[in-house]
Amino acid sequence: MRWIILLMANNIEMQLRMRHEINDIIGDRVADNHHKNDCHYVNAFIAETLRYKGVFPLGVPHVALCDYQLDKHLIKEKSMVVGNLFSVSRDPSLWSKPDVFSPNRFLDKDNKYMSALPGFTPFGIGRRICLGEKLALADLFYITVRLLKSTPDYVFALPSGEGTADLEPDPNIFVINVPKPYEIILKRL
Ligand code: HEM
Repeated sequence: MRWIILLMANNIEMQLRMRHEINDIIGDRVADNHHKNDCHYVNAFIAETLRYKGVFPLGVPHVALCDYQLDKHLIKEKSMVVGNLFSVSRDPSLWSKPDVFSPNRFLDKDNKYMSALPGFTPFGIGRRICLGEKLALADLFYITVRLLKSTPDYVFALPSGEGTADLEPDPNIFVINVPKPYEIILKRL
């Protein structure tokens, strides 16, 4: 959520697009799972945040149960294996302009959310993929919607203005990737 709020404040046009979508699709009602399926841009913004600023850049370490030949590399039994999820999320052969934050990459030509793009790996891959993926995505959706719905006449903004966010991760926190502490102001529309 910390990256989502920071990136919303750093990209006001995207934030307004989410606000409009939420107004159109959900309006005054309490958000539910049907709305979640229909809020394509909100889902795309959340997915792009997870791609661009994945929480676990190196996933969770694993141990090889036996010797395994991976292309030219022999992975010896009991070796620690770390998947570089960050590198997959920024691989130019999988993502165009991977260092640019662009939720539109998760929308098809009809502006529908595409959930399973190759290279979307913030939750890991394979048999040990995150068990909480669906719950995490639902939580992020409902919290984002709640934040935007409860501030209809405002935008989340940075005191120093749009586009000025410090997007480097907090160097004092290891293993997980979180932003440095930041300030947000609510600006009247
Ligand atoms: C944005 C939120 C989350 C992210 C980015 C995330 C990411 C990850 C990643 C990268 C892994 C390692 C996958 C691998 O080893 O290949 C993992 C494992 C796991 N996650 Fe999450 N996770 C999130 C939220 C949650 C939540 C909400 C739960 C539970 C309610 C959860 C439960 C688990 C469990 C149990 C595993 C271990 C799965 C296994 O080893 O079989 N995660 N998660």
